[in-house]
Amino acid sequence: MNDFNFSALITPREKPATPLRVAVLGGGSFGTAMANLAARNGCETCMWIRDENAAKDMQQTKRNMRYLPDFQLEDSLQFSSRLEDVVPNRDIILVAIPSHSYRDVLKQIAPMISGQAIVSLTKGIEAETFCLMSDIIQQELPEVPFGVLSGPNLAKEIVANMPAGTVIASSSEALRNAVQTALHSALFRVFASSDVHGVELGGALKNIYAIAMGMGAAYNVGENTRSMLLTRALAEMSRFAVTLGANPLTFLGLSGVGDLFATCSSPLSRNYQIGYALGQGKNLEEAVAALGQTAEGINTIRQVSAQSKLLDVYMPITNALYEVIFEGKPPLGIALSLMQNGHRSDVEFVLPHEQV
Ligand SMILES: NC(=O)C1=CN([C@@H]2O[C@H](COP(=O)(O)OP(=O)(O)OC[C@H]3O[C@@H](n4cnc5c(N)ncnc54)[C@H](O)[C@@H]3O)[C@@H](O)[C@H]2O)C=CC1
Ligand SMILES: O=C(CO)COP(=O)(O)O
Repeated sequence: MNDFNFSALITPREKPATPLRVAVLGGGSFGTAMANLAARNGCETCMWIRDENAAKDMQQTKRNMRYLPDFQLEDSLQFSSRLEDVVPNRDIILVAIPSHSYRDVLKQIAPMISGQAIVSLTKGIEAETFCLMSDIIQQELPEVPFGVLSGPNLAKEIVANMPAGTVIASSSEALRNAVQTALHSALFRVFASSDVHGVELGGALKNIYAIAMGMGAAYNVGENTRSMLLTRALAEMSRFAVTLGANPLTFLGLSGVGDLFATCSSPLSRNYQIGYALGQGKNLEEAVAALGQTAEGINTIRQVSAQSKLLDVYMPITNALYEVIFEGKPPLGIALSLMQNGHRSDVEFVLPHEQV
């Protein structure tokens, strides 16, 4: 079978008369993928990479040798290790910093903010505070317009020009339009939403279930089992998000079922890879060390398991993973006890659990 060459669809765009000025903070795979799209769309785009040598090397070679070595990036894309060169005088700042360092980076840029909009690309939850990235933005940069971008967006597929879609969620229509102008193209469709927490929770929570699916793959489970796990994951994550005020219908969209499907099916997902390594008998430290990249799901399991108990939300899959990963319980015994749980409603927004 021939592969369809989607790269042939790319036609060079004329630089707009007043191009959007975009900053991308974080030099990992996803920040690079989005920066490359913005540069290709004619935006004046500069990435902040904290390591000076890496930034110099990327400026010279237009390649991200650590995270995406096989891909040549747009010639117009700029790189710097100095926040002062990257943040002031921008229209949009895309933040692709892992959740553990997100607040720290926002504190560093706070004195340089004067009218820029902030868009989070990060799919995680802050340890200890249980803040989502949009909460951190509001705490550290009050008054700044903000949004979150989330969807089935495996970075390597995007830089390989494979078509994809995503969601920009914000209460500001102007911000949503600006992000669509910066990133939307024939290869990357940017859909809009106003449910910021729903979109953000979809991206963060699915990492939990990607770990479960990776473990399932290591145990060679059947398609029926994968399907059940994926669908019950969707039930569990939407139940949790609705408790936090999200709209359950958001989970029918790209940032919900879309991202859940992509991440739970793809060995490109770092969370799936962690689950696979655990299923093969590696311990958590070995699995994380072998990955060498961000896998937000490990911290997310910890946070969501604790919150589900505090909020009294039924989260059997998350809590089962917590017991396996952090309490050393045997995976097969835990899987069996999940199967032995009592009768439940299929879709509890249709038939409430209490009526089963
Ligand atoms: N890679 C992917 O396919 C996607 C990733 N995401 C999300 O984007 C976020 C970032 O992920 P990736 O870029 O893939 O991670 P990555 O592991 O590829 O890179 C993380 C980057 O953040 C930098 N970094 C870490 N701590 C920092 C600090 N204190 N100050 C400055 N820079 C720091 C690292 O040096 C590295 O360049 C994560 O929350 C992830 O869930 C979202 C969609 C897709
Ligand atoms: O969020 C992602 C794809 O949408 C990437 O998932 P991983 O962080 O598991 O690689």
